[in-house]
Amino acid sequence: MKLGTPLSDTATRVMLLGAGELGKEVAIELQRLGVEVIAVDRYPNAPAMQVAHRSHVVPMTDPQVLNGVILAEAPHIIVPEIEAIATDVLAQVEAAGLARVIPTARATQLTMNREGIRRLAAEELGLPTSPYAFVESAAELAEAAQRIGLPVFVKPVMSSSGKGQSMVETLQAVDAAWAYAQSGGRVETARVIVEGKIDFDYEITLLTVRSMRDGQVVTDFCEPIGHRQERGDYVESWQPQAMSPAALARAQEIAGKVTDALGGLGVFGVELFVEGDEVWFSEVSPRPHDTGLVTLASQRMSEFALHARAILGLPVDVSRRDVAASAVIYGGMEAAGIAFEGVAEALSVPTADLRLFGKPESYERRRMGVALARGDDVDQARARAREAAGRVRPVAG
Ligand SMILES: Nc1ncnc2c1ncn2[C@@H]1O[C@H](COP(=O)(O)OP(=O)(O)OP(=O)(O)O)[C@@H](O)[C@H]1O
Ligand SMILES: NCC(=O)N[C@@H]1O[C@H](COP(=O)([O-])[O-])[C@@H](O)[C@H]1O
Ligand SMILES: [Mg+2]
Repeated sequence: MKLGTPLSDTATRVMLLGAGELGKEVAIELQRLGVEVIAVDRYPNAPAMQVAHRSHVVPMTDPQVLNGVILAEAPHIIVPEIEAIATDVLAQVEAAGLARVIPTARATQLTMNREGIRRLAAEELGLPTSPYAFVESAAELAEAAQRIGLPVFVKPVMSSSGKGQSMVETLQAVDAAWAYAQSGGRVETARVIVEGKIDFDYEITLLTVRSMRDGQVVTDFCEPIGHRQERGDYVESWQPQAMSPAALARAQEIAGKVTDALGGLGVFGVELFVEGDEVWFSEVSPRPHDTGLVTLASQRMSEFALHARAILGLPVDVSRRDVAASAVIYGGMEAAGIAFEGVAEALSVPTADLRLFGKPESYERRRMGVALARGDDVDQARARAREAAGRVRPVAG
């Protein structure tokens, strides 16, 4: 693939649909290759907008508005960065040959809704998953929870980062879980997935990259990333996660099947639960994954560099260089234009590095930054990343 000069007739234009912290790093990697970057999101001054050539603030779930922005900018490549997009528009754009959609329009349609990807994985591909049901009322939820067996996880079919998600341990908690799911989705829909709880030893993200090598699409697996979640949102991650050879082989087999079925080029974050040598598929992001922020410190090419290269048809190297960890920095308050104290102290932790995303508004549980650190082993890297994150103190501006 030929790369042009940004802001000229030869420009290679990439449009990011979603301009959060993950898109910001992808935008930086694209900028380094001289790609013209257009960032789109629902609010102004989103992280990736701050490093893009241009940006647009639009409701990306509105098909007409989204179509209008795409036609006006005529990007060569469209890179969905969040789930909440009018994906039918992407399918039309792809079918008309107007732009390439990453990884494919169908993949974004299947993964924007938990029902699409779950039915593909469990029913078409026959992969092991938690037992599940889709329900549309509190009464149906109670019935499904009893049938599957408590505890169950309840999630809006369209949501991410744990929004609207809760674990139901008693039937008394069903109504609250239903109400919470209704409030937390990224898109208006009453549909909810109910999942039986998998008692895993640990969970991983297996970053899986589909890229071009010698004219062929090849699949590479990054080393497994371990992570810890609270309330459905990741709080720390590390690479590598130690796994038995059998579990790793199974994880790669499952990730290979899912990503082959989704197709296209780019990074996928395949989320898996592991108990002993047994592996369950949970879900997949057809894009870089939040837990993969650790690769900014651990790999020769971060997941963002890998995504940028892969989508441009360029070769990738998924090798790990260091043992590293990431720890999330939350806003801890509702305020606009917050400030961060303790940055020097945080960066005094050996090997520590920071990403402060520059989100214009903070909420209590909004991810505003991340601390990264390396170590001789995972325990040391985790301790350092946690220490560095803890030293950063968000304060009202
Ligand atoms: N069926 C389950 N059994 C056990 N744990 C689960 C189950 N479903 C979810 N969890 C826990 O909750 C976490 C978040 O779930 P999930 O990945 O489905 O939510 P999400 O909103 O898509 O989050 P993200 O967008 O950050 O990936 C999982 O990583 C896991 O720790
Ligand atoms: N698990 C998916 C994920 O982490 N997505 C990342 O969070 C942003 C939204 O953050 P916000 O809710 O703070 O606007 C998204 O734009 C993406 O970068
Ligand atoms: Mg997840």
